[in-house]
Amino acid sequence: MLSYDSPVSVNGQSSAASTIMSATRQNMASTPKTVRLPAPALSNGSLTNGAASSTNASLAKQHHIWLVTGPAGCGKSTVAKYLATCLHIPYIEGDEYHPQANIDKMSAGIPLTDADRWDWLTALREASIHELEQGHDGVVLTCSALKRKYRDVIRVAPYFTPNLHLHFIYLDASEEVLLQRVLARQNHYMGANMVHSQFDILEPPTKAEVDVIRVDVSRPADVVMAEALDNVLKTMDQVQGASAQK
Ligand SMILES: Nc1ncnc2c1ncn2[C@@H]1O[C@H](COP(=O)(O)OP(=O)(O)O)[C@@H](O)[C@H]1O
Ligand SMILES: O=C(O)[C@H](O)[C@@H](O)[C@H](O)[C@H](O)COP(=O)(O)O
Repeated sequence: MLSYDSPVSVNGQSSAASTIMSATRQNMASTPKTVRLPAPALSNGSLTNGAASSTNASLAKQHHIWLVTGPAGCGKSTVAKYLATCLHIPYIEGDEYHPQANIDKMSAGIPLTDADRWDWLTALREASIHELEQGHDGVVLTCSALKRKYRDVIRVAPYFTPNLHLHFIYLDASEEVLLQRVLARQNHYMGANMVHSQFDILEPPTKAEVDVIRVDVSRPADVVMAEALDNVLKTMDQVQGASAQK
């Protein structure tokens, strides 16, 4: 298991990402391994603004929300479970936060409206922050977040918490690919008839949305999961490096 907290490096490399990625590449297609991340030299663990002195603030532990996003069937749950297992952080399944009325609608093949989604999006944002307030350094969240304004709801999360970073992992594939996957999936309220409605309103992240990591999910799941993890680890290194320079 990867842990943000554990000060034991695997092979003496200085970078958390290079350490973990080398271990991960050797195990790309297999069950996630237990590997430990070097901890920051000093950390206050605080999510609050101003609790740290200016010196400590520059060395503060960084917290991350990894929001795995994309239309139904793109592999959000598959990728999110993998990341959460590897990083040893909690995983929030966005589907579980829908009110029953939303589930009933989707089960009946009726797409949700913006109004149906606002409270759900806010609840997901709050649930993510709640996990971090419990002492976790990161959390993985799944949410289709099909439109930019939905993503913007979650983007409020780090407004008042300078050591909190939100990253989207956008799982990108064609409607045809996702239709096949949803058709093959059993026991899910989201039927194949809903895939087209998701693509109808989908606003794929633009280049201007610089907090988005894009992963091509037309490839096999093990390749997709490994690439997602690589990207997460590189991003964590970049964030840690940038914060150390402040
Ligand atoms: N890269 C992939 N290649 C092939 N099948 C996949 C891939 N990723 C996920 N799947 C399968 O596709 C279906 C939908 O994946 P899931 O993770 O439930 O997507 P989502 O949570 O986005 O709806 C599942 O049956 C899953 O096992
Ligand atoms: O915004 C929406 O229309 C819904 O949230 C919808 O996206 C749903 O939650 C999931 O996409 C269905 O579940 P899967 O994504 O797991 O198929």
